[in-house]
Amino acid sequence: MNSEMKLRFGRKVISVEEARAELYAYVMPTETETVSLPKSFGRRLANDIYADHAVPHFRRSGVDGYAVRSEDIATATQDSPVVLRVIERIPSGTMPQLTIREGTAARIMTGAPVPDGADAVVMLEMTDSLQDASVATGDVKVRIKKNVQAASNITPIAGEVARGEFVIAGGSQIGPGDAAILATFGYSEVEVYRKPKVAIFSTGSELLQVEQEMQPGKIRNSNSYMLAAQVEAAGGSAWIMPALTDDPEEVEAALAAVLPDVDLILTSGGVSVGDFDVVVELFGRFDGKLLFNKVAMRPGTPTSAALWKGKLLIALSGNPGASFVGFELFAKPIIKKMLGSQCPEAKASTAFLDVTYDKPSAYPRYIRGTSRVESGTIWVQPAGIDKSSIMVSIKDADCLIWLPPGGQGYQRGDGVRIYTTL
Ligand SMILES: Nc1nc2c(c(=O)[nH]1)N[C@H]1C(S)=C(S)[C@@H](COP(=O)(O)OP(=O)(O)OC[C@H]3O[C@@H](n4cnc5c(N)ncnc54)[C@H](O)[C@@H]3O)O[C@H]1N2
Ligand code: MOO
Ligand SMILES: [Mg+2]
Repeated sequence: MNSEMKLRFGRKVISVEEARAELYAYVMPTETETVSLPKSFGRRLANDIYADHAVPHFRRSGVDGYAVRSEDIATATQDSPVVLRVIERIPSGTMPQLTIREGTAARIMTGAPVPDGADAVVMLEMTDSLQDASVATGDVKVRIKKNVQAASNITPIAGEVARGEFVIAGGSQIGPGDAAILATFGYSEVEVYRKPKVAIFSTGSELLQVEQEMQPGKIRNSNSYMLAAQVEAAGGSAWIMPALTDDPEEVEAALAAVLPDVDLILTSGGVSVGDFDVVVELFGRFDGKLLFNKVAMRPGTPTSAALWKGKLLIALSGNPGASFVGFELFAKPIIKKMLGSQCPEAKASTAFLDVTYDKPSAYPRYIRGTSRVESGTIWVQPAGIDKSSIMVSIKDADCLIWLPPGGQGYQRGDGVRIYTTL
């Protein structure tokens, strides 16, 4: 066997986990860049974020009402209210000027600082104003009709977060809650990881460009666009390259030319045992390091990967279903790791099979699945026909149904593991 035949037929199969570990060994986070806060949504934070002030940084009223000394109103009931003198009105955003002493209260708004001396706030609904309480001076009185415990309706200083506390981990994807925290601590600009640039090459002399007229025996290149959408969803920046014909020299030259400018190369097609499977030929002639060329999984068994001039190259099967699954299992976690993610792999949950699936497999299966939730339970079934050549049902997949190898197939109602792909 010459070296190319060895690659084509003499493949060593490794597990999905081993294949990922091979890839992870070469993943470096991208550099960071600074963007405005609104532009940071969905990006990944470059640094850990610590609170540079307490939240709240003043004793905060949780209601509109009256700041009081709880001991003054200990006996207050509907039938036997306690009357207090109102010495001040405290809108949110202003500091109280006076201290609450025995027999006095301050009218206070939600979110306003509680004045010194007060240890509780009584809701407005539990009071009656005896005069117009909008007059902050003079002999304004309030009738308190309910006693409240000390500390009621007051969030203490640092009740949410203490000064110096760790609040968001670097590598987190910036969601609505993170945006609120970043705004709270004054981050009008945010340091995030640069989006990894991912070049996408589809191979195959049968491929037409999207805008081309259909021709006998040809198909339009759909994988490049599917993969580009997956890259962008994972947080990367997709570079769709012109599709390559089954000419190994052309493929080698095109990939080598783009390598210096990208963080990752994805190819689709040409990894099986066919006469024109050019990516196999490339791996037989290039000066890079082949990491693996067969993975114990279906679909996508011939998925391969290499390290070439310091960059990772993931060669996905051309079958659309296998390309989609291979991306989710290998390329997506790599892109997320480049973005500093601490947990780059898809979230696993348990679901029940909605249909009988009686195709046992020598390798673990990752079936494109459609899930639904009924009374808090997740039910899954294959999205359309479960063949890796099927393209049209990928749009219905929101998870991968993992089925272990061997067995006699699976019955409706069997518990299975699923990995979320959305
Ligand atoms: N004798 C064997 N034949 C095959 C085997 C095998 O073990 N022995 N494995 C099968 C499996 S499994 C897969 S997966 C495919 C892998 O094929 P390749 O990665 O070499 O991909 P191609 O041959 O280039 O294409 C396969 C299929 O996908 C279509 N395709 C390719 N690129 C695109 C694209 N950009 N957009 C849309 N569709 C695309 C292509 O036209 C073919 O129909 O090999 C099996 N064969
Ligand atoms: O490895 Mo293939 O993707 O099963 O059809
Ligand atoms: Mg092929």
